[in-house]
Amino acid sequence: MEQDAAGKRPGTLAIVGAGVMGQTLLGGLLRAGRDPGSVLVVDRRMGRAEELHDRFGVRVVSDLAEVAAAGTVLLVVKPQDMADLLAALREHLHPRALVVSLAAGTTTDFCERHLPPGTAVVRVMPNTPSLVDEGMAGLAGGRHCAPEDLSQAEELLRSCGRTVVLAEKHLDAVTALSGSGPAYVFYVVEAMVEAGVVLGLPRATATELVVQTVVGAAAMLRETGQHPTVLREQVTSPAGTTAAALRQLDEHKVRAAFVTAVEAACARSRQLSGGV
Ligand SMILES: NC(=O)C1=CN([C@@H]2O[C@H](COP(=O)(O)OP(=O)(O)OC[C@H]3O[C@@H](n4cnc5c(N)ncnc54)[C@H](O)[C@@H]3O)[C@@H](O)[C@H]2O)C=CC1
Ligand SMILES: O=C(O)[C@@H]1CCC=N1
Repeated sequence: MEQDAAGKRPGTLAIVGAGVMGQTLLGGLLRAGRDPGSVLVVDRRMGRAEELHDRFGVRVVSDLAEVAAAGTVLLVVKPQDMADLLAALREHLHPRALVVSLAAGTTTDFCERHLPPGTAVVRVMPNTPSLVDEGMAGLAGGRHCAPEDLSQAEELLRSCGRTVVLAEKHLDAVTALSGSGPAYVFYVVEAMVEAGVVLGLPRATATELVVQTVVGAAAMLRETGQHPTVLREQVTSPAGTTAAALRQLDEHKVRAAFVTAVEAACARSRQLSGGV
C-alpha cells in the first residue's frame, strides 16, 4: 500500500518462521521475480535459516529486532508459538507494517490484541501445493485492514497459486478443506497404491498409475468445468468395474467419513484460536 511521503511502507518483506510453509512461500515469491535482497528471513533455528540463505540468497537473521526494517511481515510459525512471537514482535514492528499471519486457527482479533493499536493484519490459510505454484489460499482482513492491504497480501500469495478473499468466519472451514486438503489427497493416493500392490503390481508401477490418474482427474475437473458427479458417471459403466468399486466405498461410508473428517479439522482450527 502506498502511504504518504512521511509514512511510506518499506518494500522489504520479512518472513518469520522458515519451516515447511515459510520456505514454500519464499520459493514462490522468488520464482515470481521478487528480489532476494528485499526479503529478510527470521527463524529461531539459525541452522535452518542458513540453509535458506545458501539456497535462495536471502538475508537471514535470528533477531526479531531486524524486522523493524520490513514493511510487510509474514508470520509462519505454529499456532502455539504465535502468542510469544506477537509479544516479542510488538516493539520491533515498523509503524506502517502490514502483518500477514498464516497460522492456522489464529484470528486477526488475537493478533491485533497483541500488536500495536491500529496494526493492519491479514489472516491467510495457504496450502503446500504452493511449492509447485498450484497453491490455494483463503484470505480475510482484520479490523484495521484497508482494501489495499488485502490486495497486497493477495498479490504475495498469488506468486504461488490462487487466492480467494472471504469473511473471516469462513477461515476455519478453508483450513479444513484446502489447508489440510492436500493431506487427504495424499492419503487416498497411499491407499490406492497399496491396493495396486495387493493386486500384484510393482510399487513403482502402482505409484505411476495412481499419480497420473489423480493429476489427470484434477486437470479434467479444472479444464472441463463439469460437475464431479457427471465426470464420475462417465467412468461408471452399468454393471461394470467402477460400479463394483463405488458400491464398496459407499458400504464403508467413505463419503460420510470425509465429511466428518473435514468437520473435525474445522473444529480443531477453532480450538487452536484458544492457543491449545
Ligand atoms: N504445513 C502446512 O501444510 C500448512 C501450514 N500452515 C500454517 O503455517 C504455519 C507454519 O507451519 P509449518 O511451516 O508447517 O511449521 P514448521 O514447524 O515447519 O515451521 C515453523 C518455523 O517457525 C520457527 N519459529 C517458531 N517460533 C519462532 C519465533 N518466535 N521466531 C522465529 N522463528 C520461529 C521454527 O523454528 C520453525 O522453523 C503454522 O501456523 C501452520 O498452521 C498453513 C497452511 C498449510
Ligand atoms: O495441520 C495443520 O494444523 C496445518 C494447517 C493446515 C495444514 N496444516
